[in-house]
Amino acid sequence: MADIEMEEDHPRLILHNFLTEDECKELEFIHKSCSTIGYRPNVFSTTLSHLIATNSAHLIIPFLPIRDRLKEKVEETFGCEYELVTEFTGLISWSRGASIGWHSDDNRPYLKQRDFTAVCYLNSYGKDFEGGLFHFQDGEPKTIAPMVGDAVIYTADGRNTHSVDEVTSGERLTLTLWFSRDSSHDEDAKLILLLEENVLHKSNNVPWSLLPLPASDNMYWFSPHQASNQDIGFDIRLGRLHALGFDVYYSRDMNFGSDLSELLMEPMQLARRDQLLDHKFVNVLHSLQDANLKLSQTRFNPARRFDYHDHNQRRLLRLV
Ligand SMILES: O=C(O)CCC(=O)C(=O)O
Ligand SMILES: [Fe+2]
Repeated sequence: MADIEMEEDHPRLILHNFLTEDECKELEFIHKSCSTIGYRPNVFSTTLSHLIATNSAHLIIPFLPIRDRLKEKVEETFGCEYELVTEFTGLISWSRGASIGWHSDDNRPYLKQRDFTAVCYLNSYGKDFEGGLFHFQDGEPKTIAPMVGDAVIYTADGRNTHSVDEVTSGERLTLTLWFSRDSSHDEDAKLILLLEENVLHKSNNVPWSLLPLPASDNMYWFSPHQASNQDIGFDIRLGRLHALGFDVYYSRDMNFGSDLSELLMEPMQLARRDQLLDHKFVNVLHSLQDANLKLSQTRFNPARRFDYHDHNQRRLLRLV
């Protein structure tokens, strides 16, 4: 998998095809559904704590095997088996105008616990975005063109000073992790505390206490070239439900001509192979949360176009 010998002065390694395209798509879906304003201009992020805080803790599940595989690889590569904890896991997207100058990842007093970095590329330079090349200041390799599934791992100290060129078009998406030898910086401890506060201690009497909060509407839309050529466009929440085998059903006539984002926040039910399922959901995100939980093993297929079917009393929203 590795294509270079590691230089002692600049301990780093590139791992080609570390993630499958399906894993990358699954993480991209989570990011499109859940991300929030990130740590730099034109950057959006989805951290595991953000997923818990927005009642989407179940979406942490796909991260876990990837995180463990990466930690093992970093430990094996840098000879520190069983010594590391994961300090941070997050999806980060860089849109046009985003960049970062020369830096090392432990370059602030409050970042000194970071020992190793892993960046996995979830989409590709030249296909999904332009610009956004990664450079190491010294040593080899010097420049990395992000390619879907590839990962780069390196020490977080001054031996691996690096930068990212400005993204000039499209969106560059990464899964970024930092690992620490200091077990007091284990992100799991913080996540479990958050889970306790946000999920386990919520009263069962409070209806919809686990309702996911919608992000801004444009987070759910595919860009025009990925969307259908139908007027109505393409919404990733519906795409996801469809990939899991569901259609969306409304118990009263809906005006499908109105704003789709508003429609998707209306109470609804799921239909499967023309069978209406009993459970009533508060909105489409709520149904998605449930469908994801039940079917978290189901593979994600890039979703197809959807269409309104008004033959069924204008109540069924179905993908075609
Ligand atoms: O996304 C990358 O390739 C690296 C990002 C980076 O340097 C950072 O987040 O510190
Ligand atoms: Fe960095």
